[in-house]
Amino acid sequence: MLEIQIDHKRYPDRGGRPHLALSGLRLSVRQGEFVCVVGPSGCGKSTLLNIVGGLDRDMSGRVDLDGAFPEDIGFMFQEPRLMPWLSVLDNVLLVARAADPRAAAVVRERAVALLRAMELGDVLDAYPGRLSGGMMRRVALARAFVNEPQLLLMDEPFVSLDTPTANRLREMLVEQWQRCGASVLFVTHDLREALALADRVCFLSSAPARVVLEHEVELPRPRQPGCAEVGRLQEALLARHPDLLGGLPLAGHARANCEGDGHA
Ligand SMILES: Nc1ncnc2c1ncn2[C@@H]1O[C@H](COP(=O)(O)OP(=O)(O)OP(=O)(O)O)[C@@H](O)[C@H]1O
Repeated sequence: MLEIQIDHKRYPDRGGRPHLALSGLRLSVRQGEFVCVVGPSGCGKSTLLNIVGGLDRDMSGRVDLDGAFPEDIGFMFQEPRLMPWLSVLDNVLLVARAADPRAAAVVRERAVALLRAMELGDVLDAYPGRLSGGMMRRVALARAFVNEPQLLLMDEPFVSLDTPTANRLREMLVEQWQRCGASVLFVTHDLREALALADRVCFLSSAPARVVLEHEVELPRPRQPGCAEVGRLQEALLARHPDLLGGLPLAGHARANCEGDGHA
C-alpha cells in the first residue's frame, strides 16, 4: 500500500511570491491498483508526482510504500525524454537495474520483449530521430516497465497524440500493468481518459490542492475514452458534482473529444 500524506508543499518563489501548492493532501493506492489523478490546470498534479517519485523532497508530510519511501519506481512523463545518441534498446536499458551480468542479461531480454510487445521489434537499433511521436512514447512506456517496478508514476504521458495512437498506447499500458501488477498513479487533464484507465479516480481541488472526491470505476475492461459507457459515466459525474467538476477545463475538452470518437 502506498500512503501519501502531504501536509504542506510550498514553493518559496513563484514569480516573486511564495505559493502553497499542496495542503492536507491524503491519498492511498493499493497494491496493483490503477489510480488516476485529475484536477484543474496548475493545481499541483506534477508537484504531487515529483514528491511521490522522490524528485522533490522539500515538503512537510510523508510518502510511505510498505514502510519505506518508495524506490522501486517507473516514470513516464509528458515528453518521452529519450537520449538522441542512444538506440531504442539502449534508451530502455539506460534505466535498467541489474546487480550482476546474469541479471543484466535477464533485464536485456525483458527490454527486448517489452519493445516487441510495443510493436518496436524492427527498430531496436534505430535512433530516436527516426521515430514518430507515438513510437517515442512506446519506447518511453517500455522503459517505464523494464525494471518491473512496484510503482509506476505517469504524468500525462499520452497528451497531444492523435486519438488512435493514444488509444493504442493506453491498451499497451493496461496490458503491461495487468501483466506486472504494479500500482499506478496516473495524472491527466482528461476525465474520460481517467475513467477509461482507472480503478479509481481522485479529483484534486485548485491550489492548494487536496483530494476532494474519489470515484471507483466499476466498468469492465477493455475501455477507451471514446466508448459510450465512459461517456455516460462522465456525464453522470458531471451532473452529480457540477460544483467540483463543472469548472474543470477537462470537462469541456472531453465532451468535444467524444463527438468524433464515439466508439471503443
Ligand atoms: N519550481 C517551481 N517554483 C515555483 N513555482 C512552481 C514550481 N513548480 C511548479 N510551480 C507552481 O506550482 C503550481 C503547481 O504546478 P504543477 O506543475 O504541479 O501543476 P499541474 O497541476 O501539474 O499543472 P498542469 O495542469 O498545467 O500540468 C503552479 O502554479 C506552478 O506555477
